[in-house]
Amino acid sequence: MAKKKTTAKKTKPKTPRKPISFKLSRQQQIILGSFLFFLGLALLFSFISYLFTWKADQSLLQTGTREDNASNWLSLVGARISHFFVYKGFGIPALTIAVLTALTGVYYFFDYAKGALKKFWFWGILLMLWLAVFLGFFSNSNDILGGTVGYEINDFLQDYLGLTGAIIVMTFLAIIYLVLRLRLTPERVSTYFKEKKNALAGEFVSDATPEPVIVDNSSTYEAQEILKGSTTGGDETAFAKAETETPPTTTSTFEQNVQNLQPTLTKKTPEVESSFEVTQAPEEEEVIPTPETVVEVEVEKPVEEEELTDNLSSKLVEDFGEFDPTLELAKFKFPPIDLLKDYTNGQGITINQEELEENKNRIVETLNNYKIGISNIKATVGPTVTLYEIVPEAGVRISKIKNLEDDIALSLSALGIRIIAPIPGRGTIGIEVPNKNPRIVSMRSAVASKKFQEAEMELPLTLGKTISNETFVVDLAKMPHLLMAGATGQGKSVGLNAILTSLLYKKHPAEVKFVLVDPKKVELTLFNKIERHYLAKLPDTEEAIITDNSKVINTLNSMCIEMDARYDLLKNAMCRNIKEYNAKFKARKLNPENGHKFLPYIVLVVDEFADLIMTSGKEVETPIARLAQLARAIGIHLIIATQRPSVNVITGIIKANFPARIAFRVTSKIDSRTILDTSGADQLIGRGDMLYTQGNDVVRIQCAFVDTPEVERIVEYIGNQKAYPDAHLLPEYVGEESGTSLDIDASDRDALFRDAAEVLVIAQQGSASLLQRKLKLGYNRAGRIIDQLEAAGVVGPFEGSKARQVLVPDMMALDQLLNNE
Ligand SMILES: Nc1ncnc2c1ncn2[C@@H]1O[C@H](COP(=O)(O)OP(=O)(O)OP(=O)(O)O)[C@@H](O)[C@H]1O
Repeated sequence: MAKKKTTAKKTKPKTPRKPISFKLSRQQQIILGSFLFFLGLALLFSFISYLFTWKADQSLLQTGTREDNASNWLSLVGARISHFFVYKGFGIPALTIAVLTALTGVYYFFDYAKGALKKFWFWGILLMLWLAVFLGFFSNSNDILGGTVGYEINDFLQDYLGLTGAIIVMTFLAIIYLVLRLRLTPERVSTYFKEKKNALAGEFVSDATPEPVIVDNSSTYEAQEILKGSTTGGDETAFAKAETETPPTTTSTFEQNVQNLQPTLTKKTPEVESSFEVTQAPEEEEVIPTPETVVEVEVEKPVEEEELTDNLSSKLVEDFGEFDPTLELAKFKFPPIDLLKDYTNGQGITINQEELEENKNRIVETLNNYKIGISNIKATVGPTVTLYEIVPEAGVRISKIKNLEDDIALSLSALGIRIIAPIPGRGTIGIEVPNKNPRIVSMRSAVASKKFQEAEMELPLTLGKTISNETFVVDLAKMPHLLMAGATGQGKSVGLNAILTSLLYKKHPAEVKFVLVDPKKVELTLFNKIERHYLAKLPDTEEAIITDNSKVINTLNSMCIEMDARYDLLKNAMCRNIKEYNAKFKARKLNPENGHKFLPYIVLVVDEFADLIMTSGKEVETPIARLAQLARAIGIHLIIATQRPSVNVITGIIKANFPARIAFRVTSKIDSRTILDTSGADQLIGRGDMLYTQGNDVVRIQCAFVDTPEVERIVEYIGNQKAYPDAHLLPEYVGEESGTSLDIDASDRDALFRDAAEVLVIAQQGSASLLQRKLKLGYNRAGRIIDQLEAAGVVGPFEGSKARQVLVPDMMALDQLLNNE
């Protein structure tokens, strides 16, 4: 036992101090809960009985003794307390206090989250005050309707504003209450009544979903009506309800019915060979994390059975809780969604029925010209392109349709037609046709989507929306590296910003760090403002964002050192990857004394990779390839963007290690093949239209658009918050060229050479660690300066473990020495 105590004592100073907390134990909560509940109940009884007995007990209030029998149900105490709260206080509305007290008791007893309770108290007290003043209209000074407080405030209002003024003020306050507390708006009231009306009118509305609707040429009018109903007209709330209740892939009863009818319809109209379905992609539900919706979650600790093991880590966790990496910036607030602009003004996709019909007819016609019969066409309208899915008649060769790509493009007189033959897993052939009026997918809608908000991923990225208008969310940690290519002006920079923004909206500064390489110097410089929050840099460098190609080599090699160091840590901790390692560290199973620390993910973003390869070639390629091969397990992920996806830039070794690729529009089929291993990227329409592959399927996505001012607002918001003292420091890397020769040229001296000489002369001690401390240098730089000082004759030669001798006795001698050089 005694031994156990000493271990605990020894370790205490090493772990962070436990913050003082007033958290009650479960037992204390139950006791407090019961106390408050019964107190509330007692108050309720005494207040209620006071309403009937106050006159009878009046005489006992001042002079009553234990012999007197008060009529209040809680006798003399009840009468006195009630007199205070009801007569002197708030009249009948004082009952609110009793109810709120009892409710607080219930919350503590069952350990419910207390967030709602605070609201109950706040609004309850306001309501009580309002009611007291309101009842003051009807009470005299000596009755208990609104109590003394209610009466006096009412009297005060009437004295200054008159009866009419007082009524106006009270009505205004009531409206504020209804709008803020009950969220009542005229629209909601009218929607409520409309809903009621519709419910009475029948069940049609609740069945209507924006799911595929088969449109037969002969029944176009009907289908249009239905489409109108599901897009623009109709009850919005009912629409949204139907949308959330019916997953987009399930077939609605309505569609089934129509499908059953299909053969009959086709037979009826012999001049039309094919039926035509239109799918309006469902608008996704948005989850906007406004401050009100952030519900405090309090998790009740499961009651653990007592264990008799002397386990230090579980004891530490018991005493201090799990390690929280975010503690240093505990008050960090994620940027609110309002910083992003909504380019669509909340509107969904609008279907242009004419355009759909026209395109469908042309496709059918063109294929008919080549004797290709179609049994069915279905259209899915996406933000920028519409996918027409064709089921060809039996016996038609797929390659035949594929070869007609140019002919169909010609007949539709549209750019960017892409034929997917066949669509994997669907048994159909897809023809993607750009919409005449493409819609911008705003980053706001992508970030606010339920899919992204609820994504349980290590590094979630929302890239945009797919053709079926679903938000596309992927985990960078699973990719594990991303290659992006696209001709100039096709949306690469916007894509990079979308990726970085996604991470800023989901990850705390303690969890992820960026290393940004931007040879163009203008694209990523915005992120300078969050240097001390999210960026990582080499020690001794001024700017975290690397714009100089020569520095890139040092940074990449430094990341390789970091990678090796992380692998060592993982090996010592016997973990296979960073996730396991961090979980172990959080559970206090790894001792920080042994060099263990919480490891943030590091995301390296390189814009204009081609430029880098051209200037530095192998020097860059080797560390990049090493990182790409090995870094996935230890949480370093690379995102590389290039304008020129030629084979000498995206070499075989790089391609092999970047299975996830994004292609914006490129100029040639060859470029498309280089990046995606298939053509298609040359057929895109630009402005964020992209293809994404993670090794197998190619998905067409409209990249979310985030403009520079939006990114500026976000970094400004983050940059204005409390930050770490410095950017995350990467290990120092010394290039091969910097050896330790003694004939160092005076012009090559370090910028801090003179300062360093002064420090050593004043201290009369030639030690590198002194320089490190005084001038805040890294070890390597301090070592280099010492070598330079030796060459200049300021300090003596290396003497093993002893500090070097300082050869200059004072500052005057130093000045003389350096000036005479
Ligand atoms: N997702 C998008 N939605 C709508 N418009 C977009 C989108 N992405 C890009 N654009 C438009 O295209 C323009 C160019 O985009 P961006 O600057 O990202 O191109 P880029 O590929 O980075 O070009 P460069 O390689 O020359 O820097 C933007 O200013 C914007 O108007």
